[in-house]
Amino acid sequence: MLERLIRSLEASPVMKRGEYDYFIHPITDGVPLVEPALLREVGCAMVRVLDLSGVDKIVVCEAMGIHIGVAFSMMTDIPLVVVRKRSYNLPGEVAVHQTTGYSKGELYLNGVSAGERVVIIDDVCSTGGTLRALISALGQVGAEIADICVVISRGDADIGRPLKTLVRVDVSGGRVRVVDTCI
Ligand SMILES: O=P(O)(O)OC[C@H]1O[C@H](OP(=O)(O)OP(=O)(O)O)[C@H](O)[C@@H]1O
Ligand code: HPA
Repeated sequence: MLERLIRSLEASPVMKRGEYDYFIHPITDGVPLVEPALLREVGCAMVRVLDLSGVDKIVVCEAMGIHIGVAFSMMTDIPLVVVRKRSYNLPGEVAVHQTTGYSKGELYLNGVSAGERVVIIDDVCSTGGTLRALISALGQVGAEIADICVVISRGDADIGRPLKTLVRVDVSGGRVRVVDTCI
């Protein structure tokens, strides 16, 4: 059922960000454009894969978790929390450090309370730095993480918890190859 995702990933251009081989794809970058059918394919696959029992909130990270999170929230009717890269200084806001393969920054979590059950979804897991930061922030507020799913994994990052992935890719020689799919 992931034909559009697989086909489009294997056609992705790869560019250098420093030493990092960065693939460019509609789901991970929003460019050149996001086809509704691709977004639906990804959303439907996530609905099939994720454990949503008793889940209060969906947690995504700015920026490239947002379009996936919106699609998923509209399909499941579960509210969406966007972890931002700037502070709002609201009471209870939690700040954590994020490191990726090509960037460093701060993430700010608002809108999740102790005891709430959440799922985390994101576009990519590469070094795992972003997911580890989100897990840490949710731990600090006392939320329960029911499940975690990314659209694409590259590499074998350890995030300290089980991670569900729609497609696993290898990025080498200037190309993206899909090596595994979950459904
Ligand atoms: O596993 P990692 O090494 O952490 O990489 C994955 C993260 O990298 C990208 O986010 P980025 O912070 O580049 O921002 P963007 O979503 O605004 O593109 C992507 O959206 C993931 O959240
Ligand atoms: O190679 C990538 N492409 C798009 N987004 C990403 N986030 C981490 N790595 C990548």
